[in-house]
Amino acid sequence: MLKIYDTTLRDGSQQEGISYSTEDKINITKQLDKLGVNYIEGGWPGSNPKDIEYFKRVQDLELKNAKVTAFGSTRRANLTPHEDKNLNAILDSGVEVATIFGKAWNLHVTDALETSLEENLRMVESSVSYLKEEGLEVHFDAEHFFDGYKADADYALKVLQAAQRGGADSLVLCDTNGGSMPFEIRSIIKQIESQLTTPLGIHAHNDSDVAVANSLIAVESGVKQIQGTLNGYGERCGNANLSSIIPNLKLKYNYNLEIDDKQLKYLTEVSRYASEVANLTPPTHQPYVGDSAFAHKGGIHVSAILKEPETYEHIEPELVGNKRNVLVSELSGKSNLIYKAEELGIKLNQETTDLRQVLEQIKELEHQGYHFEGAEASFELLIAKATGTYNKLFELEGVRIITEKRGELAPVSEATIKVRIDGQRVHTAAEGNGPVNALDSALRKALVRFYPCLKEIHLIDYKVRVLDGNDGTEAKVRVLIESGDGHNTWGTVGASTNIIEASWQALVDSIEYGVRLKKQ
Ligand SMILES: CC(=O)SCCNC(=O)CCNC(=O)[C@H](O)C(C)(C)COP(=O)(O)OP(=O)(O)OC[C@H]1O[C@@H](n2cnc3c(N)ncnc32)[C@H](O)[C@@H]1OP(=O)(O)O
Ligand SMILES: CC(=O)C(=O)O
Repeated sequence: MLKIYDTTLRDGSQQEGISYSTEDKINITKQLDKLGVNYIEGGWPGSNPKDIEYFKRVQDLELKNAKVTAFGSTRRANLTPHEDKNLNAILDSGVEVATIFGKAWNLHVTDALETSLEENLRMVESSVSYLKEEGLEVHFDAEHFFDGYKADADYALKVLQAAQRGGADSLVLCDTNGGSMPFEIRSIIKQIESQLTTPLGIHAHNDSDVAVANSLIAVESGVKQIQGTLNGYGERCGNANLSSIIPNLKLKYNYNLEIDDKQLKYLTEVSRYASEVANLTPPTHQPYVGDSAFAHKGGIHVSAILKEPETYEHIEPELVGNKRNVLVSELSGKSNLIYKAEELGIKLNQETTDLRQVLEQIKELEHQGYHFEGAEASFELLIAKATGTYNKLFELEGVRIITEKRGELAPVSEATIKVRIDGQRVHTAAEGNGPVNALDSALRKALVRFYPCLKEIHLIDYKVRVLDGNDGTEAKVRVLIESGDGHNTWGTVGASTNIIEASWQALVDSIEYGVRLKKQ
């Protein structure tokens, strides 16, 4: 049985930009336990008060699958382990499992620790045995093991043997600088494994973009514990990405993990949770768990997956809790339209709907600057128009917007609008902090009496992108609007050389879609 060791909360938090609160760490611990990893490295109690608090609070959790481990270093040179603050902080943290790292590269011993090679071996052995004597399960992270082995194989091996003599439960080979290649990992593990009796582990960093490959080849070479982080978070270029390693081990190698098929379906949710809590956008192109991992854009691909998903998907997305996504764009064929329409609950009758014409219209609109990938509501309205299920909410008679700037005061905008609804003429005006805001307010004011559900619909996001910057202020712009009603969100698009016109198109689509949704 392979053991999955997660260090998102310790090494993952060494990533630039990540700072989990204690509450975040507790919540991620629950998620990781749900996923079924074997170990959760919660932090370094000798480092900071947040981690000390975490280890206090985590004792109240009733974890079903994972053991929480506390991280730290070997004792300082020339101290006894009993005198070492860091080792005692691990004991005080109340954990049953500790992971301590020690130097396995002679350069680090002489230049970073500034001690002798012999003293480092004593530090490793005595630190491990101190924690073992206190009844802990102890994992030894051999920091820089592979670089150390390349510099002085005999010494790097002696470090592992010192940890083994101390009673370590596993010896974790670390590619700390992330510079090793898979062939080196395989070759070095093969050279050392027969000289050790303690189970081996791997802890790879991603500086050469091969941390996942290095972890897998280490498993092929016999290691039993795999360390990594959700989404590959970690110092510099990150750690080995468990969001890829776990499904690779289970689905490709068919290795025996304690994570069962049901738990594997939590992978996408747990991975995205770690991003949300870190306040980072979940990486869309991530294998297995990314939004784009099973997104199909090319018409040829969509046509084939409709017949047989295996043609363009290496696994069923549901196995890892992800889902297929079909995109509509200028690269679409009619298969994209059929799939997307069905997803939106519209059954397209190919005899009555001219799909070719809809497709050509989409391609022409994309050529003009529209972009339907992030504007599914505009796409649905387009289909509604093609299938005769579109209801126009109002006729525009005219709209005028004035923006006034006086001296150093903030500008004020005012929009007046005339529309016809059910034969009635409505004339309203509204102010806003900008022309689009004024336009939005005036249009809503005119319509809300006829469509009261508009009170619940609001703008969430408004994005403008200049499409051909070389044209300066004459450039064409694309406006993408995201709207919501508290339950659903939807995206709409407009494009024009006039930003107000582009905004108007996206606004009208947003309102028409929102009202349509409420009527369903
Ligand atoms: C490869 C890894 O990811 S290892 C983990 C790296 N993570 C972190 O460093 C995050 C947490 N770190 C911290 O909070 C702080 O660095 C602390 C509390 C651990 C230490 O802080 P300080 O005592 O102020 O020391 P500082 O960080 O400046 O230097 C590290 C010291 O640890 C020593 N050290 C480094 N590795 C080891 C080791 N394996 N065993 C013993 N001592 C070590 C260094 O030689 C240095 O000693 P010095 O102070 O005598 O020069
Ligand atoms: C221990 C650790 O985090 C490393 O060697 O990278």
